Amino acid sequence: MTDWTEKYRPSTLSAVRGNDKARDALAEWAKTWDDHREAVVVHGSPGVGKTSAAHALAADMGWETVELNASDQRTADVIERFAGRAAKNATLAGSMGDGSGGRQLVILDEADNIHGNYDRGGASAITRVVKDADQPIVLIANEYYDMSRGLRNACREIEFRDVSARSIVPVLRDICRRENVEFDADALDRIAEVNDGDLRSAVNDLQAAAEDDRRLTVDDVVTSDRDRSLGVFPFLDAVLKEESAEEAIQSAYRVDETPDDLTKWIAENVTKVYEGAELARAYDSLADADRWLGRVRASQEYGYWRYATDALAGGVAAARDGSKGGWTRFNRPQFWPSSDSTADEVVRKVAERGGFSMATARREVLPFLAAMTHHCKPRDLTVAMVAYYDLDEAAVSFVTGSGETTNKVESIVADAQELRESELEEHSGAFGGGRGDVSDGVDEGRVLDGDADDADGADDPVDGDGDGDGETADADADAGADADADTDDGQSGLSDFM
Ligand SMILES: Nc1ncnc2c1ncn2[C@@H]1O[C@H](COP(=O)(O)OP(=O)(O)OP(=O)(O)O)[C@@H](O)[C@H]1O
Repeated sequence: MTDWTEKYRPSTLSAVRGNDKARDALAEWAKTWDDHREAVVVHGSPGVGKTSAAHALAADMGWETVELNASDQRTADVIERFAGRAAKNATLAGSMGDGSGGRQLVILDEADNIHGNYDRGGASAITRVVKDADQPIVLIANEYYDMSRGLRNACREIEFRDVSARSIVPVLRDICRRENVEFDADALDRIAEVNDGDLRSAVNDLQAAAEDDRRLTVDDVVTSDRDRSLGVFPFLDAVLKEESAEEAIQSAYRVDETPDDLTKWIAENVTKVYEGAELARAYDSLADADRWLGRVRASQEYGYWRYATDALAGGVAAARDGSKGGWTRFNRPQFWPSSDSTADEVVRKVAERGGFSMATARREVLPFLAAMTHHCKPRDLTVAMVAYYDLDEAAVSFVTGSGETTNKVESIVADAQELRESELEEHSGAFGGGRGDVSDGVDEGRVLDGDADDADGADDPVDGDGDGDGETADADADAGADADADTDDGQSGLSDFM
């Protein structure tokens, strides 16, 4: 099944809808690039066509493109390789005389995730490279103000606004015609309204509703709408203003966020809507949710998420006096301190190794790693994780909550290093799959199975002596491995939660 958002991705700027001014500004930026040689930041909400516009622009200009995604290591060196002098020469040599001027458009996705911490030279080095680039660079960001001030100042700014329902309808109509889908005009209006602002999700909804029967009525849209996932902002409106406790719980299950993150979203925004006694009651429910989340972290019993969801959605909705109206500017909660270089480094490694986007690594993978290796327990699992992601002491401390300089953390990093070396020799992954024996029943690709035998062979500080000297006798190691294998039994894999 072809994804319609890919099939109908605009191939020329004139097909990018709903942001005419921004589109013209981008074309103007490109045409005059030789005169100003500035980079440009294109920013706006997800699904409004930023990435498509950058590629379409390159096609219109006859430029080659190179895209550096968030999971690539985007250090100053790497950017320089594509945007510096060498890049220009290489490209010129390859495409002289083709009318493109030998240009290569460098597209830096998720530019709001470049803090520069994983580059030894820091953010200023990236800013300098962007400033002095010998090739045009488009930086793409959702949150313009999450970019460093230096980087913002070094670039021209173009904002892509949410695509209005009015501009979404013609795009949907065009796709229907090309797909031979008959449609009621009301059905397209409804899809456009529901997805106001986000063209990508409108196209996805159209495909979900129309692909099978090739005749689209309002009823199809209403039905498919029921299964849709809910954005976090409509969810906040639902819980804090409109819905009953029961409805709010159902809505919570439709949001693609963990209960941890939903709790943070509500805690961040509840004071904007509630006051007085209802606010106090809402905080009681949030505290309740937090206690359940603490139990999840301590016990790794994810069934408790249900109670956390009941409290954060049902409890908070029930705390409200009547329903509320009006529009509220909700704030995004702080998930990690953005200046924390350890957090950035861990997120980058998880994204790179796991093949996730930085956002997924931060919001969805890291909380699981943290919960599953809380205070470095189970130890084997922690060693396997550290080996897999190649983490240092600071990173282990950040993920597990254990003190960075403790013997425990140091010995885990040492064991992980040994595990990596032995796995390298065997040419197999350290973190799942590398072991011949899959008797613990977890055999999926990306699993946290702990690799108990190997990890324990290095030393066996079950009692926590933590000397990490790796001198333990084999007999001990085997005994420890058996014991640990029992402890690990039934340990779920990461993929079980995603
Ligand atoms: N303005 C638009 N005009 C036409 N199609 C669009 C537009 N915006 C989005 N689309 C459709 O949505 C898809 C995704 O758009 P795109 O990836 O360019 O969005 P984006 O703003 O870069 O999102 P993100 O920030 O999530 O990367 C496109 O392939 C296209 O099918």
